[in-house]
Amino acid sequence: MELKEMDGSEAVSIRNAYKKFGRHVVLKNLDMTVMEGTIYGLLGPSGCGKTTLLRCLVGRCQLDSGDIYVKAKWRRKVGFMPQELALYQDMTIAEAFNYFGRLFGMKWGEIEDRGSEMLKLLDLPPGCRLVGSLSGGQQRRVSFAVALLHNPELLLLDEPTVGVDPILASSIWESLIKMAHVHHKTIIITTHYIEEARQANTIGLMRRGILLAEEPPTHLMHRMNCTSLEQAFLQLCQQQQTTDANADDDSSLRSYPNCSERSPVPIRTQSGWSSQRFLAQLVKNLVWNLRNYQMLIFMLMLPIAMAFLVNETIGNERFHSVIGIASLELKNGFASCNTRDLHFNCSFTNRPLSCLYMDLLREKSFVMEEFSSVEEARAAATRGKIMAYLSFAENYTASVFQRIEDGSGTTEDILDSSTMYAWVDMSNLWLSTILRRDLIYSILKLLQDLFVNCQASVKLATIPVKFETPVFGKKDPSFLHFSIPGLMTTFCFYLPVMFTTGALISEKSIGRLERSLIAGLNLVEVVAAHAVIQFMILGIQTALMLIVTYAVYFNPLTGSVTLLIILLLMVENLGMCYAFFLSVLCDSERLAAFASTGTIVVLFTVCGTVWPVQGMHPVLQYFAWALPVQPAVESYRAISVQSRYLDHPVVYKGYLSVFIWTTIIVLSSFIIAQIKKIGK
Ligand SMILES: Nc1ncnc2c1ncn2[C@@H]1O[C@H](COP(=O)(O)OP(=O)(O)OP(=O)(O)O)[C@@H](O)[C@H]1O
Repeated sequence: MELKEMDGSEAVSIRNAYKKFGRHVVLKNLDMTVMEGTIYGLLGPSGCGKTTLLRCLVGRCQLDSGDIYVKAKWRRKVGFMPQELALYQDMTIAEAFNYFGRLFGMKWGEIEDRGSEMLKLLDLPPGCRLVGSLSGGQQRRVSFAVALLHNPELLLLDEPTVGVDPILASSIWESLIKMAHVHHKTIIITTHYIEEARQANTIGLMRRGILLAEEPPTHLMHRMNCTSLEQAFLQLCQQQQTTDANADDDSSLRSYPNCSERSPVPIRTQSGWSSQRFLAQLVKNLVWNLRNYQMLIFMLMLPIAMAFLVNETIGNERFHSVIGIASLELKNGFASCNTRDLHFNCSFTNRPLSCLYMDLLREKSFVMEEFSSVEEARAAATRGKIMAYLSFAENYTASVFQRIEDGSGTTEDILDSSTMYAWVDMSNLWLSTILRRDLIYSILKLLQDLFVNCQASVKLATIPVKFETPVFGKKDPSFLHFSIPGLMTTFCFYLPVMFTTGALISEKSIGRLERSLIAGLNLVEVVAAHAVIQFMILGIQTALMLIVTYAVYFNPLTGSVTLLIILLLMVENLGMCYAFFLSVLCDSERLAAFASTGTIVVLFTVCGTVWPVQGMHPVLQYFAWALPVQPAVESYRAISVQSRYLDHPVVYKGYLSVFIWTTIIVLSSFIIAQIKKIGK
């Protein structure tokens, strides 16, 4: 329905307004008229739709049907005081004035003059006081001052007197009356306290989304033959109850109009992008970070701590595991290792070979414990005292020499007595794998030493495989070298997710973002201001992690550092965009925290940090290229240890994947923000 041309003295006019949330009808065919230079008291019980109506007026919520006319067409001509405080506790009063003043488009001088006026008018403490250090009443007055700061034509106050002492409430009403009658401002004020609205020029009594009456308070009391507004309201409610006895959501929905055409937003913002608003937001974020310097220090220290911890906890293969030795050739136990009375054909040793073998194991950090029998060692292993136990036959050393001399003619008995038997606790994959590897390599080393000393070819004691210089990487790679690409990339994704989600959701959940948006800020400016600071912090975090990983711990890095830094910054940008996505999607900090933690757990599992991607389920392997972060991990590995460049498919696929995911996430965030009307 087209709204007729308004009478010149009408500041606000609403016709046939309908609004529902889900199946809950909040506004039902509501009409409302507010004359210029008057105070309009919008009264009604909690939940009747007062705030929804004000939000529709400032364009934060759109009517499903009906028309709204607001004479003050621009946001800077409208002052809005929300029900919640919606102020930054870490700002001083003067900084709050500067921030909102700049969003309203005011000049510095104007802000200073109006700010001092507000401090006097509302009897506020000096501007250097932190908002968070003020009393509840003082904070509400600061909130009121912010709404008045830019001298708006239309003032919308959502319950300004709730929780305020009667003296302050009456001084607020005095100021309002002066503003309306002397300065010709139009004021719409919502309140639960029906009697205080006697001072308004017009009152609108609202119940269940309908205006029961709209007239001057004295007229209403006279018409209803009552001495108080409270009584008049009760009578009107009773009348509504009898005519509307069966009104419930279902019946309201049946008569609900077709919502194909929505009325345009009644108030507009000055321009798409404003450097002044962007800078105001940027300075506000900077001040917040500097005031919360403990948080800043934590953000910078966390990646260093993580990098140090990773290097100190992963990859070290000196486990100091205890190995039980049941060597029957050592008649006096380990003390027999000190005897040097053996004589063989070559001069290799005059000590038992089991002793030499134990020396080699000790070099690898293993600790030997002596047992007189295999049974005794087994009992200790079962009790968890030792990780493995080895047994050597009574004639072990002689049998080994015999076996070498006899070659293919060696008897079964000699083969058995020249074999070391090992029982290993296999319940811990890494410990047991490394132990078994070291047991094998140590016996090979023992035999090779023996062959060399006996003038035989060392090749005879070598398994017939020779590993030449590695194509890429080191000859003795550690698990850490494998994990670094996955760990670095997932950290760089997670850190911005954690910090950005927390910052944005907390702004959103206590109404501060909404208040700033109503003051004219738009979502692009919010994102840009946040991104500038985040990138500064992320840049430092990345540099610190790289320094610790490669300059302090000297992990292998053969490729281009520039390519690595660009890749990590792109991943951080992806993390930040994902955080924006979560903060528009989730309404509570808890939900966002669950979602971000859940994401990182999944990414950590599938991006090849704990196990190579080649070992994933074939279906997952097939789609691995489509997973976020995973191709970036492979790209990191290819750059850092294979010295590959952007012309290699593995490298460029990583960059491409991050770019595509960033685009998808940014677009999805803006679509969800549009649907949820977050940035409007
Ligand atoms: N975004 C939303 N999504 C779903 N329901 C909503 C939303 N906003 C408001 N409502 C519902 O609309 C109804 C009216 O809410 P509104 O905040 O407008 O009431 P109110 O009259 O301002 O109440 P109060 O005086 O307690 O602030 C309530 O039932 C509320 O739960």
